[in-house]
Amino acid sequence: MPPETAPLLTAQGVDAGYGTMQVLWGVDLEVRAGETVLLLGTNGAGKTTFLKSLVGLIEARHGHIRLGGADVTRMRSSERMRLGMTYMSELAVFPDLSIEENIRIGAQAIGHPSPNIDELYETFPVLRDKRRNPASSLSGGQRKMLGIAKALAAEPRLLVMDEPSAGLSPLFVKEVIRILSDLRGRGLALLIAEQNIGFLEVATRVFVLEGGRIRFSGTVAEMTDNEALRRAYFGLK
Ligand SMILES: Nc1ncnc2c1ncn2[C@@H]1O[C@H](COP(=O)(O)OP(=O)(O)OP(=O)(O)O)[C@@H](O)[C@H]1O
Repeated sequence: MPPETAPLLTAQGVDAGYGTMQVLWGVDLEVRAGETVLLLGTNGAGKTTFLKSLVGLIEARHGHIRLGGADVTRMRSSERMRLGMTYMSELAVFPDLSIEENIRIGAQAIGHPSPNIDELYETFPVLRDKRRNPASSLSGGQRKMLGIAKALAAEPRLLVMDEPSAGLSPLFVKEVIRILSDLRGRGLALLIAEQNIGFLEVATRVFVLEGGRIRFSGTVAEMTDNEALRRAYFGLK
């Protein structure tokens, strides 16, 4: 397969869970370079569990995860980050540290001594104005921006995001979608777990997870053509 079409990330037959409870059952998913993949699923479908197994916060019990050609299934989270996969979760920000310190920590995660903070401030001007303030002084939406900026400081090839819309007003959700669309335009691959179908706007491909299994994968157009999914996710007949 030529390098430009080879997947950046491949998950094959991933099983994962907690203690005796199995949550994921043979999950397959691919993200190609520069692609924006949306992982949809209702509460408890296993989205967070799957993202955590991809980035190495929990171990896949079976199956394989490959990143840029390397088998990372048994690698630590920090090694996967060095290979270009960064995870942004709800807990991404340290509230007691300043905004700039948070961004620098994002870069240190890959041993990068001098992140291009000015470029990040161009994308998130609100963070420049408040750069010396503690992260706890930011609003929920601004904190989300900081979480994204901190993740980007690690200069990922693939940014994995868990529910970036959680807790945000519709206006801020639109702003996050605008920023993600801008990042996509710059060639960054994105994998976004969401329940908010507004994110279909930026998606090139969609996977739907239900009960820990992939129920659908295809383009946005294919998803909207599927009557059962249309009913489940758009509330349409
Ligand atoms: N740390 C944990 N220990 C035990 N069970 C867990 C743990 N985290 C999640 N689970 C269970 O695993 C299942 C999948 O949860 P998960 O958080 O992956 O789903 P999700 O699709 O991300 O849901 P949501 O959209 O509500 O965040 C649920 O039944 C949940 O109760």
